[in-house]
Amino acid sequence: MTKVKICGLSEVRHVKAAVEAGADAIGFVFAPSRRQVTIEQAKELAAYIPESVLKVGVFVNETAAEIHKIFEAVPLDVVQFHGDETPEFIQQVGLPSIKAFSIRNIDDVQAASDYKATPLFDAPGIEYQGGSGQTFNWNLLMGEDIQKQPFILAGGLDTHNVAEAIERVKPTMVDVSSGVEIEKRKDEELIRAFVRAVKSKDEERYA
Ligand SMILES: O=C(O)c1ccccc1NCC(=O)[C@H](O)[C@H](O)COP(=O)(O)O
Repeated sequence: MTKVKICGLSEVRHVKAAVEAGADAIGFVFAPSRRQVTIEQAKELAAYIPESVLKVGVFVNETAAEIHKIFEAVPLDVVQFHGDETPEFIQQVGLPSIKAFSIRNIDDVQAASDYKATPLFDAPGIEYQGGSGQTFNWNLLMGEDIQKQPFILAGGLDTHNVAEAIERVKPTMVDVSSGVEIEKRKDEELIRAFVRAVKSKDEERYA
């Protein structure tokens, strides 16, 4: 079954909506962004997330010391490295990891093979390193080497295109941020609709 990550949450009502809808992972952005949360906010939000749902901390070129400080303060499960972090740096941090790749061409996709972290393929950032709401050329992910490993598809997904994305790209997990926002704010009904769209696509695929 395709897992779902809802990213960039900063309000309790949106966390509750994601959990109740059946999201598998929730992302908190600690990097500079209009979606950035403080340690205190993340701690409060994490209290509404059951253990069965992964809590992911999103960082961009952050120091290992700061990441560890935040992991000690907030009960996070996974680090999402969304900058220019090297394989060596991620190994040095030593926490369960997702590594984001901005996809412009096949070389960007192949860069993932240098890393042990789960790859997240995203569109290049615009204002920030992620969360641009843009899609990229999904055909770049259809190679055999990518398809045989777990990977996350992000970038411009929404309730209208996620079924097609699952059908064509077959990711292990889909990740959404802008696609569940209205006027740059998360929307509970869009969060529910996105998770529903993923689940109904899976029901069709595995019927
Ligand atoms: O969401 C942000 O503001 C952000 C800022 C800096 C680094 C990463 C960021 N988001 C990471 C994500 O996991 C997003 O969900 C992913 O980039 C997809 O975003 P979208 O295209 O908006 O669905």
